[in-house]
Amino acid sequence: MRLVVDENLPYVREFFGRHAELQLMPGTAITARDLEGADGLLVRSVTRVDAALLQNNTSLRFVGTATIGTDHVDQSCLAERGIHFASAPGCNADSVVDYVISSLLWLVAEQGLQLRDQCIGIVGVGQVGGRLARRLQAYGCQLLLNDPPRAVAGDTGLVDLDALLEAADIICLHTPLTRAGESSQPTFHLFDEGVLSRLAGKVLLNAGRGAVVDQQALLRLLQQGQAPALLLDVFEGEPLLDASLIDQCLLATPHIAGYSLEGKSRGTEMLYQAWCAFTGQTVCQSLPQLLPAVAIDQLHLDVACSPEEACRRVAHLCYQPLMDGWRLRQALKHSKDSAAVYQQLRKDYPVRREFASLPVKAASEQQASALRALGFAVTNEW
Ligand SMILES: NC(=O)c1ccc[n+]([C@@H]2O[C@H](COP(=O)([O-])OP(=O)(O)OC[C@H]3O[C@@H](n4cnc5c(N)ncnc54)[C@H](O)[C@@H]3O)[C@@H](O)[C@H]2O)c1
Ligand SMILES: O=C(O)[C@H](O)[C@H](O)COP(=O)(O)O
Repeated sequence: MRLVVDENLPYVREFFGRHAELQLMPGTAITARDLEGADGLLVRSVTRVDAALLQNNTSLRFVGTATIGTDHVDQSCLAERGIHFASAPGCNADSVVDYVISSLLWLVAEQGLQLRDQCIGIVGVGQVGGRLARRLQAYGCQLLLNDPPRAVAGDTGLVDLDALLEAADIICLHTPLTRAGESSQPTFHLFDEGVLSRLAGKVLLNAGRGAVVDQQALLRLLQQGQAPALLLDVFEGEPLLDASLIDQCLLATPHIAGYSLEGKSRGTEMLYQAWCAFTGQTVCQSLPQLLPAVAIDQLHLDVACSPEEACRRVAHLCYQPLMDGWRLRQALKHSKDSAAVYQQLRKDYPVRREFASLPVKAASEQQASALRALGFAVTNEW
């Protein structure tokens, strides 16, 4: 059996090597020709899987994407051709939540505020938004949650978008990208000029998909000084980036919120499990056997800092999003080819581990409970 695989899937040889012949290549370079005679295709979000890619292919039986988002895959086209499809729901959700918490702890400290005192609106309360809500709620933040599809399905504790926009200090976007015809609540340009113009003085963080925000409208509002403060991990039109937008963000990163080692590797593992189930093979590899030990064995905190200070220090030791923002700005200063910059930074992304991988010993019960709430592996007995 032959699988065509995006080379940016960690541990793909370890998982699939003994089950199939692998043809590794850059995800952006995969063509219909490469798929001739292949049994399976494993991609990330940068490969558009549609009628043009599948053309007259008669050999493909399985397509998998090692990502949460599936907007790059034409699933009805796969279904029409009887090709099995698998994605990796939730694989990097904790990585995105770590990214959001680390970014917000930085932001509020810059503003002389406390995260605990903020009212945070979460739009899209699925794997990412739901886990973010659980951590922030345990930490003590006031939350407003918006998710119309879940409201229709009977979930409680949700508010409408108007109420959220009105009251939240910080708005975090975690919806999929859907268009009219695909969903009764499409998210394409959900944050259009009308919505964005209500956000002046607030903070907007988008770690969902770029086109949920109307980027041209956002640029117009920035010009008028009427835009929210921006923390953006995703952009409309990726891989192309608008350097002027990036310059005006408090934090801009090249779609790496989900790029923890655990998050990316879980995506490969989930596809491996789906492939084994599809082909009737036995699962004989698992991620804990492959992941390296964390570089820090145990972190001991000093007694003399507040719970929020402790959380900020530990979060930024584990992962500092400002470094990703700095790398993007530096690279764009030296190159006009924003797509190449975007692709290179993501390809060479440094190893980053999730909060939960870091054992921390707190100096007080208050520190311990704050750290635990935000997702760290606290080793104290309290
Ligand atoms: N930046 C990154 O690195 C990164 C990483 C992972 C996922 N993502 C993106 O984040 C999205 C969400 O991930 P997830 O794992 O939480 O997905 P999910 O499917 O578990 O949850 C998405 C939630 O959004 C809700 N939703 C749909 N339409 C909505 C609307 N119009 N308004 C409000 N809510 C709406 C859904 O009902 C669902 O509860 C993914 O689809 C992906 O595009 C980005
Ligand atoms: O949807 C996802 O899982 C994320 O957006 C993921 O991090 C995208 O990474 P990519 O496939 O673009 O490497």
